[in-house]
Amino acid sequence: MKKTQSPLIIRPGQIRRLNTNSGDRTTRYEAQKDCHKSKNPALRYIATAAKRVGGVFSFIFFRRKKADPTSSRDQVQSDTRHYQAGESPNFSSSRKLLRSRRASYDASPEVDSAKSRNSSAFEEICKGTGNFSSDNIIGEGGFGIVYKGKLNNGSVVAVKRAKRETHDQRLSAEFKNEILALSKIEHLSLVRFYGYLEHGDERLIVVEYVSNGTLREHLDGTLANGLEIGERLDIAIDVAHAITYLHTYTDPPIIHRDIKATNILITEKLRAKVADFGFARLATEDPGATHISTQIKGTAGYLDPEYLRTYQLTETSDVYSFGVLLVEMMTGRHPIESKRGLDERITIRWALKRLRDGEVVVAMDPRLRRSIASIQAVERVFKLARHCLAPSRSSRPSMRQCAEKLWEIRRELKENSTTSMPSTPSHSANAVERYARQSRLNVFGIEESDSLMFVSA
Ligand SMILES: Nc1ncnc2c1ncn2[C@@H]1O[C@H](COP(=O)(O)OP(=O)(O)OP(=O)(O)O)[C@@H](O)[C@H]1O
Repeated sequence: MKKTQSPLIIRPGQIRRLNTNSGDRTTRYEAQKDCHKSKNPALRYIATAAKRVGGVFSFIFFRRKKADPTSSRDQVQSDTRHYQAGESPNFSSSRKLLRSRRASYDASPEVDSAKSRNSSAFEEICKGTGNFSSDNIIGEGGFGIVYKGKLNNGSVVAVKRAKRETHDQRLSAEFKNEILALSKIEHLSLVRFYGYLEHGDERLIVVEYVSNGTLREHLDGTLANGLEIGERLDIAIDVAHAITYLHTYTDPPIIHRDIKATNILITEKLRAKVADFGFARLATEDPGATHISTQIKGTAGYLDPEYLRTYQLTETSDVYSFGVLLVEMMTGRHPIESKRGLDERITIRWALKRLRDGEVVVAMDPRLRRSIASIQAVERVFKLARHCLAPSRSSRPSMRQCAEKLWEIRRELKENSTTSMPSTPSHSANAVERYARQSRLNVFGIEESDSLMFVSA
């Protein structure tokens, strides 16, 4: 089991609310100006702020040993300090703990030094991102803009800055969900959480920076030249391990709820780290309960139809999304291809029909090299995906079983690759059709020479 660190809880000071009630540019500018102002010593800022009414300052920061951004797979021991403002409406499970720790900590002399750290952390983030300079923007999602930055200890980080319009109560709770979920995890294939800062209307999440883009970008070939089948399997294994960890080893279990290719970040070594717990929700702590009821969250194309129908969320909803992801990784297509004909629009339907008809090679990503070994691997992954996508939740495998199956497929691919002949490219669409006709009978009953082809995009 994961070893959890006890957080230190500090009651927040109340601070001046920035003039940031709207989401316009002026508001942003005010907030940025404040970055400069807060170069003042932290305590001065907090002390002034505490006298005023309005905004809430909240900061959760996980002090870790200096992280080496190049060796992100190292286990990091965390000297966790946790500063939390007010009650967290969604965190009923942690409330008792928070309250008792707060009571014993409120009057502590450590409060002053912690406040000092809070403020200097904001300053650190401002400095590390060049005051949220547009040069440091690395992406944008539903939550807001993402900046690349550097902490004082040298760690390269991604700073997610919430959009103004997301600052209503509902999204604020969602934001806190992300924090709580992130703060509980520590796994090599999960994006590491460094801290959270709430400053007036500013909400920032600081996570490990993962340098090599998203899985979707790699599948699209916008970064590098796409991924080979073995690399795709390694990535799928990493994702399966990460989700297994969330489902099995965190307490209470975490259901990710938004597994998709843009949430899989890729390292320089082409391994995966699962990101974005904005939609994550802690699973029920009641061991007797089999599901939690909740609002529908997630991304179109990846959503478990059972979850959509019943509003009941279980780990098997992640398994379903993982099935969609597997098909996406093997076909290279988006889960929904709105520009294609009706029969190809929903990628999982199209791909699983190809599987049924013995035409796996037709559904294979055109970028993938064709060989007996690779076609066999894709077929086996499709079969696993079909299992994950089973309409009945009870028929779906666990994420651990998915990981084991993928290991097996990876091992066989390696063994078969060493025994089969090298692939040669063919860009002929006729060749694909010819192959498809043959493979319809039996995809593995083909002559070795028939299997040696590429298909152009
Ligand atoms: N930890 C990170 N390291 C490097 N780049 C990141 C990191 N997190 C996010 N990004 C970049 O920022 C982009 C936006 O990320 P974000 O998580 O905000 O949204 P998303 O997952 O793409 O979309 P949505 O908000 O709809 O889920 C990502 O596509 C990625 O390019």
